[in-house]
Amino acid sequence: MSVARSPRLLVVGAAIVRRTRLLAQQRRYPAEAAGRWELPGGRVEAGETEHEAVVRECREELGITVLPAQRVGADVALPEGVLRVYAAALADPVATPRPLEHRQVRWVGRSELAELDWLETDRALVPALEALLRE
Ligand SMILES: Nc1nc2c([nH]c(=O)n2[C@H]2C[C@H](O)[C@@H](COP(=O)(O)OP(=O)(O)OP(=O)(O)O)O2)c(=O)[nH]1
Repeated sequence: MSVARSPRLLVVGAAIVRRTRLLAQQRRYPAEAAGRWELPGGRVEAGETEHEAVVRECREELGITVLPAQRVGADVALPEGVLRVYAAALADPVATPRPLEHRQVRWVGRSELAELDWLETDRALVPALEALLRE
């Protein structure tokens, strides 16, 4: 019998939307993920809330401040935990996100979302991300 328990690893992702586009970033490591696209984010650290982790990761990875909001889609299973995505807006709407840890960042329109070479995990989120851009 399986027993529900809290995931060992909680990774938060940010679905940052500006007007009609979503920010995606391209990984440069590890080798098997290099060149593939993901959402900004990372592990929630001890003592911080999920929203705080979203804000911290976006500062570290993109040099921007975001305002996290509602959940997007369902949790997606990772090998050792889950990926949980929150919608987010730029605190400064004219700020320019910079790829401080990634190969590049890109603002993606709704019709381009499905074509992007997402990490396997993130592909499951594409319908929810499309819906977010429709709102
Ligand atoms: N940030 C992020 N991680 C994702 C996504 N999809 C996905 O499978 N992951 C996985 C990759 C990693 O196994 C894990 C967290 O990756 P990470 O590299 O961003 O986390 P981190 O900053 O806390 O860790 P690290 O780079 O210091 O190793 O979640 C996504 O959209 N965004």
